[in-house]
Amino acid sequence: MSDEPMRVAVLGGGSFGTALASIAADNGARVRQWLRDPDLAAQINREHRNGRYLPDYAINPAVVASTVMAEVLEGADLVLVAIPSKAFRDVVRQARPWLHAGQILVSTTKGIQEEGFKLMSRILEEETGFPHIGVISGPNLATEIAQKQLTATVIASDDPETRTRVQTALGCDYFRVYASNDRYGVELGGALKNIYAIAAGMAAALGMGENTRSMLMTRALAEMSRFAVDQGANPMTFLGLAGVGDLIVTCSSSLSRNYRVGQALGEGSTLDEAVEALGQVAEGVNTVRLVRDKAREDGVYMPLAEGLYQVLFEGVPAQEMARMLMLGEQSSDVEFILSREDVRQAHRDDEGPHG
Ligand SMILES: NC(=O)C1=CN([C@@H]2O[C@H](COP(=O)(O)OP(=O)(O)OC[C@H]3O[C@@H](n4cnc5c(N)ncnc54)[C@H](OP(=O)(O)O)[C@@H]3O)[C@@H](O)[C@H]2O)C=CC1
Ligand SMILES: O=C(CO)COP(=O)(O)O
Repeated sequence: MSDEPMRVAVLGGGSFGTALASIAADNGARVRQWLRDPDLAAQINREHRNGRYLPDYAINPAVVASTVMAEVLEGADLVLVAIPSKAFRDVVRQARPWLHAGQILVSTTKGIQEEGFKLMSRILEEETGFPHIGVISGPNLATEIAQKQLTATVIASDDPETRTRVQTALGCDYFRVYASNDRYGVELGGALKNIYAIAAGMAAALGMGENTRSMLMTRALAEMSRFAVDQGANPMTFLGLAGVGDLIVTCSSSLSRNYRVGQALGEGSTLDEAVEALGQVAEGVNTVRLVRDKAREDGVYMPLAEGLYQVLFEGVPAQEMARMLMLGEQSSDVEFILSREDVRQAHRDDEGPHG
């Protein structure tokens, strides 16, 4: 490998994009960051601060921000795309003229495109047709990364070069990068957990306790894994950082935007008010709708996603939904050991001809 510093481009000026840009610069890379807001770009270059998304964070001064795609992507070896799912494809299209097959292209975005139920790395693939594609996902609250709290993430790609280059670019003494070759599972985990983070924030605001949070998280994991199996992902991935790891952090912390939306709903805000007050994207609001529809279409049992959908979009009170879920059909704890159908059959047998 050459002694030249790696050249990293980050597309997006949000909190995670900014934290990753700064880590790469700390590791000696030449880093350029693209954002559409010229005032914010000027502030990053002048004050080495992102006043809108991470005001207290001292960005490595070597990070150069720009609103000009060509300047940011020129010569880049690694491109990290940190843009909300709704705008992801559009931004990749803007970047496309300066992308080439030798580059490593990585999504950091935990969301789903409505048309075709596509994850972001699929969009990278569709828009470029290039071979080095990956995703970063894991328990990664950007605010904590900015405080240099010890953190781990996952780079997932079936391309070993992508995994290795990202581990080199971003791994440091407070940010540890684990590798996976289950890109789809890792990416799906990051998107799905946002649903349950909203539910957990809501439960906390309604005064529900730690038993409840634990039940919610564990049943969420069962539901996520069930969906993953149906979609062809490896359910074992959900035992890792991008599954249970990310579920724990986002269901436990008001630093998560999805959790905060849930909290606001639990405190009595409408969905519109909660989203407006957040002022940033909480991907879970859209994801719950898409996953609920997909689960119905494919016949996957997802009572929590269905319940949250009804609370968010059909006006069912959260307490009433919680009661209905508690009184639902008794089921199996770990379905990979005892199937739901076996439990159901045992109940039918018990009711028997006399039942
Ligand atoms: N924040 C976090 O803690 C974590 C986030 N992630 C994931 O990483 C992704 C990036 O997160 P994060 O860095 O927080 O950023 P955000 O998701 O908050 O996105 C903000 C950035 O995207 C830009 N943007 C939004 N819409 C458009 C558009 N139509 N065209 C161009 N730019 C646009 C914003 O520009 P503007 O300011 O001008 O609107 C801003 O630069 C998210 O999707 C999230 O799922 C993953 C782990 C942690
Ligand atoms: O994904 C995250 C932490 O891993 C961030 O979650 P939010 O998008 O809810 O802030």
